[in-house]
Formats: sequence, structure tokens, C-alpha cells
Amino acid sequence: MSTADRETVTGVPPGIAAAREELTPMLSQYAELCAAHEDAIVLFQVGDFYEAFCEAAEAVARVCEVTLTERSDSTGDYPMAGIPIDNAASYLEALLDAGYRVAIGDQVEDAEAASGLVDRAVTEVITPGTVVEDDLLESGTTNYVAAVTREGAAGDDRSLDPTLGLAAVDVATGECLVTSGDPGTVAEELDRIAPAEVVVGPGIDDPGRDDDDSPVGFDPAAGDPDRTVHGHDPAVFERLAAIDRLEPYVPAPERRFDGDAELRAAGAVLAYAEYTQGDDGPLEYVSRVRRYDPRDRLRLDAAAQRSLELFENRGLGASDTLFDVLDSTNCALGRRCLERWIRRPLVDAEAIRSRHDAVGELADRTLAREGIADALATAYDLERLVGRVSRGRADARDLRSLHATLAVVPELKATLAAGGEEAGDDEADDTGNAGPRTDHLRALSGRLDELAEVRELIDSAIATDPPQEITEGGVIRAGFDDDLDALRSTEREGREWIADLEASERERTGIDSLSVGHNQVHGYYIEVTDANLDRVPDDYRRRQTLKNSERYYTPALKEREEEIVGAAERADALEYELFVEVRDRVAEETERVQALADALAEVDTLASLASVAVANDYVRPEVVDDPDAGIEIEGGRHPVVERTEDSFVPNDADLPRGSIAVITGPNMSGKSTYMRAVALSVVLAQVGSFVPAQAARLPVLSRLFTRVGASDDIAGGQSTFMREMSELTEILHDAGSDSLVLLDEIGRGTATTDGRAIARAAAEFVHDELGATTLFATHYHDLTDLAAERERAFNLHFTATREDGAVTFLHRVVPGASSSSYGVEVAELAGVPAPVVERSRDLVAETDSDAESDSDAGTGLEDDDAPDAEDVSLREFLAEEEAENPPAIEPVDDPAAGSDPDSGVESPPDLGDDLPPSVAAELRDLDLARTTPIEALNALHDLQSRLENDDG
Ligand SMILES: Nc1ncnc2c1ncn2[C@@H]1O[C@H](COP(=O)(O)OP(=O)(O)OP(=O)(O)O)[C@@H](O)[C@H]1O
Repeated sequence: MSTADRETVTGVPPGIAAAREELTPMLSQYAELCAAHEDAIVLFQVGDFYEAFCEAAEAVARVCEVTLTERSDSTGDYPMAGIPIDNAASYLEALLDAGYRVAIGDQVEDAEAASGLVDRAVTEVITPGTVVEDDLLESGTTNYVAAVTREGAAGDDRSLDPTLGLAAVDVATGECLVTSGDPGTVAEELDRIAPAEVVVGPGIDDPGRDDDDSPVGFDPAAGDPDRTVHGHDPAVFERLAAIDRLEPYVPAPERRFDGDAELRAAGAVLAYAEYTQGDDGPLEYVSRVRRYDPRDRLRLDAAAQRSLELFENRGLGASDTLFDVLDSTNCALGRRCLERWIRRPLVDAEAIRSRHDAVGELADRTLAREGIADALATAYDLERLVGRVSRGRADARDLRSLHATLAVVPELKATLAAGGEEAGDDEADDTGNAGPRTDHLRALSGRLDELAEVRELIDSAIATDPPQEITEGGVIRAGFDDDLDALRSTEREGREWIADLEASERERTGIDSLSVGHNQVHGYYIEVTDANLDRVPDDYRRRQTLKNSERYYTPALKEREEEIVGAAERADALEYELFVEVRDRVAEETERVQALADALAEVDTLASLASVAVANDYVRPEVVDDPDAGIEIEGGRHPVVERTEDSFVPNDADLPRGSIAVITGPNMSGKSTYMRAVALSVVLAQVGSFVPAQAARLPVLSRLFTRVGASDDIAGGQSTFMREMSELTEILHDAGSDSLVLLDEIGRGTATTDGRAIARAAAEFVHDELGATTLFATHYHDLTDLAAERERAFNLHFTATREDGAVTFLHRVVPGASSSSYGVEVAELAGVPAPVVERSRDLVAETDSDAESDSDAGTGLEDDDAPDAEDVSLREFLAEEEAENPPAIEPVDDPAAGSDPDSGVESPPDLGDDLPPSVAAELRDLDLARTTPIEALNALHDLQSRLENDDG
């Protein structure tokens, strides 16, 4: 949607603006709301529908697929489109998906009570990052809106590397995060927070603002092109405005935040959140404004999150992610907490061990895990519930859900306390309960606030199965309020009196067919058929004449009726008042409920990690708090791949701090999987989880970098190679001895000579200058020389075998470098004709010997520096194997084999020793080091068809 399209639809639609002077009062009111919400489509309540008019109506009709109608009044005809209020969610979703923000213009006074035009106001602006409607929110996810701004007032001298402030708020739960850093750090944090919407301050790129001169090299949508990015009133980004805004949320905001940029980002994001919630002042439930330093967590940038497939799988099985493997949570609270933990693994060894303690205890206690699962399965989304309570949006059912969730707390505490019995602990107290064994669970159990008063209040006040409407009675329990009970009993007695009336009047009048009824228009009546009219008593007053009967009332009936109606109306109104009072009292405990929500979330997450550890046979890693400690993993597995591979082959990793492992091996042999498995174990351990291995001894690292796979960034307009190089640049700038770096086939996206040179130089730099622990997978075989040249470099490789002519990858990592020419074997195994394979081999041998003499000349390497003697070359390995097991696929080297006259395919020419020069040249140029089997096959297939067509 272009900016121009949006302009005619949001703000005052041109069709309405043109008739502004003569509009009816209602459309004038609509125009006013539109004018006050320039960036949104205003949906205007008219009875049971939300309506839009003119150009806005056309957009609503198109996007929501509803009929475009017309409103005609004395001033003209206006296109109109409406969506039913009762069923608005899916239409709102469609509008959000189409990129619109929607301002809800509700009727804010009772239409019946209004004299003249009903008052309307925008009660909420629904935007991608601030939706609070449950129907529109995915459960268990966090939906943030973020604000980004730069240090210094707008127009200040713009340095190239300014400090940016970032603040994000989840409007549904009230969580608010604030941080700052250089553009790179903030981009990384933005990727972790993954907001649906970013509001940018002056001086940051806003795609909708043409005059912007791209002052900072920072694109708020870089990590996710679906993110909505836009500007907002620049005034809210100003320092003083921000301080004013923040004061109700945090005392002394200037002291609380680190610098101007944080202060202004926090002020702006809250201003925007308030604006979307109807601008009613501070959002009371946003009580947890937390400032954090990005350095307090293991830093994983977007590239690392993507390539390690933490939340999204780039391949086919979209659900195969680390998050899916770890997610055995029982409620939305736990799910969101787990997501936060994976996005922000810890860097404090004590805190990590403390989580491991808790996971270990729960892993040992099957009954406790089951108890937690049972209890939390009935828990509702407490954070969102309490958010609605304090926004004054909760209905009686929400309060009941809150009650049901609070009710699981004592159960949960008892489950955790039953630790002694189950774990066979001797320290059990008199009741047999030792309480949780670990400090972590004990502290957590202490944070499980039962909130008994709140629970009792809700239970005594709110009906057990209340209706959704809170204005029509039925929400307050009998016995809660004497006045209400009196009114309800008046109402009940009146109805009983009326229920008895039919019998008593029949008796009094002797009319057996007399009946008592009720309708909306006339209220209660006594109906007598025409045949009995002569027996009607004097006190009957005629109410209505029907075809064969008359309807009457009596003064006594009228009196009762008024009593009933009056009592019912007053009771409904009183119920509403009482309900709001109860809701307000619950809202006063928002902070405690939020703290409880945090504790429940943590219990759920720890139990989930424990269940996953048990189910998948993970082990507790030993966390070594020593800056020189390396990574030691015995029998490590890839947590995601092991779920889909029937027989996953575990591998060891022994990576001293600052070492660089150069990993070689055929395509598909398992290099990437191995590197990621190592990185994922580091992430898992720092999340607090156990790891998929037999044993692991891990350091605490602070950053993890990846350059894995060729990730095309078409949306970002960068070529693969550019992308690769900019990721590499970041690593070379920022990695250090506290980092783990994965480099997968660096330099692959350009000409071999350049690629090889870049890969070599990068590896040397990482080793010599950065001291980062590095796994470097490469097809450039000469990189294995690094092991001989550098103290902390060593080689690892993967091998393959063949059985019955089929190639089998062993997926086992072994020390040393692999053969460089496996590509030809793979081509041969795939059935490429023998002459082509043979010729390829010769060419490879020629290239190898050239390269060897070149490199010897260049580096002065001795023979001793050649690849490790224990290396098992795939070619040699396969040659031996082949002697014993001839391939199932026969090479097509028999001239007669293809000469089937019916096939129309000529047999290949006998090539003898000489290939046509152009084919030979192409074969020579074929860069096997950077050719995948499929590419090799395609190339060979091409060459073959040219030979067959004899036009080589
Ligand atoms: N340890 C293992 N045990 C069992 N299967 C494995 C193992 N490692 C990898 N695999 C399987 O082999 C496939 C290829 O692995 P991977 O992508 O790691 O190979 P690669 O050597 O990096 O290949 P390329 O050089 O083409 O990138 C994986 O998708 C997985 O199915």
C-alpha cells in the first residue's frame, strides 16, 4: 500500500472533507474523529455496526470483503461500509494485515439516554504492535510495540555512530523494556524483542517520511521486513515531554535511565501506547518498566537466531526449531517466558547454575512435573487478564478466569513442597514435606503469592458462570450485597406473585381459559377470550384488543409490574456498580498479580526444560566460570536434527578457548549440523537448560556469531556475497575471546581465488587477533594448512562410506583434514559416465599439483605440513570399498549400451583419450571446490549432452 493510498483512507476521507460545511451532526462528528486520528481508519459505531464512510468505506469494503452501501441524507449520498461489532475481530485482523491502523470510535453514552446526537470518542487505536483483543493475539506470544530514537535533540549535530535508545512495551501485559546502544547493538536488540511495530523518532529512518535523509545507518525493519515502521508526533520524543510522561510510571525517570536516548524512547513508546489505548492518561498496568544492559545477556544477533533456527526453520519443517523442541510448557505464561529465555540466555555463571539446579530437581521429580502440568493446564493468561482488569476492560468472566488461575497457586505450592517425600530427602519436616531441595525452587515457591484476599473477593462477589455482558445483571453472587439481595428478592417475589396470578384469577372469575402473559410492548396482561368477556370483573382495565380475545391489567398487577421492573433495573445498575468496584479492588493488586504471573511463568518454563531433558536424554552441563575455559562436549547431538534422523550420530567437541577448528568433508556429511549442535549446546546451557550430550563442560560466553549458509537477502536488496561480507565484517569487528564464531563456507559467493583468499585471511585474523573460539567449515582444502601454521588451529573432518553402491555418510567427526576431491566421487556414485569421471579426476590431479607447487612456493611448506597422515581420503576409502562391492549403477561406458534404435538416443561416441577442446576447457574450469553435487551433476549433464550431440 503506498503512502498516497493510505492518505486518502486515513484521516478525513476527501469525500467527507469536501462536504465538511454541510455535513449532518453525525458525519461532522465522524469527520472530527478522523481529523484527530490522521494515521488511522476511523470505525464509527452506529448501533450494532462500526461504519466507515467515503474513501475509508471503499478500503474497508475491499479489505474486509463487505458490501459497499450508501448513506443518503439531506446533504448528499456517502459511500458507507460497516462491520458487525459482535464479530469484529476477523475484520480488524484483515485491516491490520493490510497495513492499516484502526481507531475505534465508540458510542460513549447510552444511545437511549442521549438527547440528540450520541456522544462518541475514540476508545482505542488498534495497531499491529498494540492489539490487546484476545481474538487478535496469538496466545503464548509477546506482542511488542517499540520506539527508537537517537541521542540529542532533533537537529543536533549528527555523529556517525550515535547512541540510540530503544523502548518496547507489551500493551496486553504491561511489560516495558528499555535499553540503548550503538546502532548495531540496538538493531540486535530489536531483533530479539521482535516487535510487530516500531515507532521511530526524529533522526531515524522513517519509510513514510520522504524528507528523511537517512541520518543513521540503521533500518528498523532490517531484521523483519513485515515489521510496521512509522513515525509519530515528534513532540513525544522530546526530553521534557518524556520525563513528564514517565513520572507516573517510574519515580525520578532521569536517574533511572542511562542517558537521554533511553529516556526519550521510553517516554515516546508510552505516549504511543497511551494514544492507542484511547489517550486516557497513564496505563496503570504498565508497572514494570525495566531498564537493561544488552551486555547482561548472551548476545545473539538476527543472523545467529536465524541460522541456528531458534524460532524459525528455514527449511521445510517450519516447526522444527529449538523453541519447539524445548516447548513443553503448559500455559501461555510459560510459553512467553521460554521465548524470552531463549532470546536472552544468561551470562552469569551463578544464575545459570541456579537454573540448572532447579531443572535438575524437577527432572528427578516426575510427580512434581506432573503436578505442575496438571495445575497449570487450567491456568489462564494471568498477565493479559490483569492487563484487562487494570484497563477497566475485564468482564465478569475474566474475573472468574483470574480466580480459577489463583486457585491453582496453593496446589502448585503443595506440589513443590512435597519435595522431601519424592526425592527421598531425609530433611522432611513433620508433615513429610521437606520443601523444594534447591534454593532456586525454594525461592520460586516463596514467590508464589496466593493472593487469598483477591481470590476470596472474586469468589464471594462474582457469579460462578456469569454472562459476558456486565450491564444486564447476573454477574454478582447472591449474599454479596444486602441491597442487591433485597432488590432481587422484591423482583423474585413479584414474579412469583404473577406466576400465581393465573390460578388465583381463574378461581376468582371462574374463567378456566384465562391466562397471564407478558410481552415487550405491553408488559404483563390477563387474557380473556371473547366468549368469557361477560365474566370479566370490574377492576380489569382493557390493555389491548385481539381478534378473539381481550387483554387486561389490574391496578394490583400494574403495581407489581412496576415493582418488578424497577427492582430489576435498579438491581442491574447496582450489579454493574458492584462489579466495577470489585474490578477496581482487584486492579489495586495489579503488581502482585503480575509478580505472581512471573513466578508461574518461571515454574512452567523450568518444568518444561526438565521434561524435555528427561524425554530427550539431555545432561546437565558443568558450567565453568573461567575466562580460559574451552568447550568440551562428549557425544553431543543437534537437538532439532536428532528428532528427525532415525539414527543420529553423536559427536565430541573439544575446543580450547581461542582455538579454530577447520572442518572439511563432503557435502551432506554433517559439517553444518555439527557446528550448530555445538552452538546450540552453548545456547541451551546458558538458557538454563540441560544439553543433548553424554557430558558437557562449558564456559560462559557473551556473544555468538554465525556466518552460516548462503542466506539470500533479496528483500534487503543485497547480493548473497554482500550479505556474507557484511556479516563477516561484523564478526571481525566485534568478536573476542568471549565469543563463539561459526563460519560456514566463507567466500563461497565469489570467484574461487578471491573466496579462498578471503576465507584464509578471515581465519587468520580470527585466530591471531580476536582469539574467538571458532568452528570453520570449508570446501577450500588448502585452509587445512592453517593447522600446521597456527598454534591454536586444528583440523576436523567428516567421511563417507559406500555399501551396495550407495553412498553413506558416517556423520562422524574425526581429527585431521579430509581429501579435497570427494566431489568427483560423489558424481561417480551418482552415475556420471566413467569417461567424464576419469577426465575430471585427471583434471583435479593436475589442479592439485599446480596448487601444491604454487602454495609451496608461496608458503614454503615442507612435506611434513601436508594433511595429516591419518587422514582417510574419501577417494582412497571408496577405491578400496569399490574393489569389494562393485557399484549397483553401472557406468555407461559400453558403446553399445545406449544404441537402442527405438529410443532415438544415439550411443555416446567413443571418446578415447581426447575430449573436444571446448568440453575439456569447461571441465578444466569447473571449480569443484565450490560446486555442490547437484551443480556438478548439472554441469556434467550439460557436457555429456554436448558430447552426445557431437557438437563439442
Ligand atoms: N550426526 C548426524 N547424524 C545423523 N544424521 C546427520 C548428522 N549430521 C547431519 N546429518 C544429516 O545429514 C544432512 C546434511 O548435514 P549437513 O547439512 O550438516 O551437511 P554439510 O556437510 O554441512 O553439507 P554442505 O557441505 O552441503 O553444507 C542433515 O540434514 C542431516 O539430515
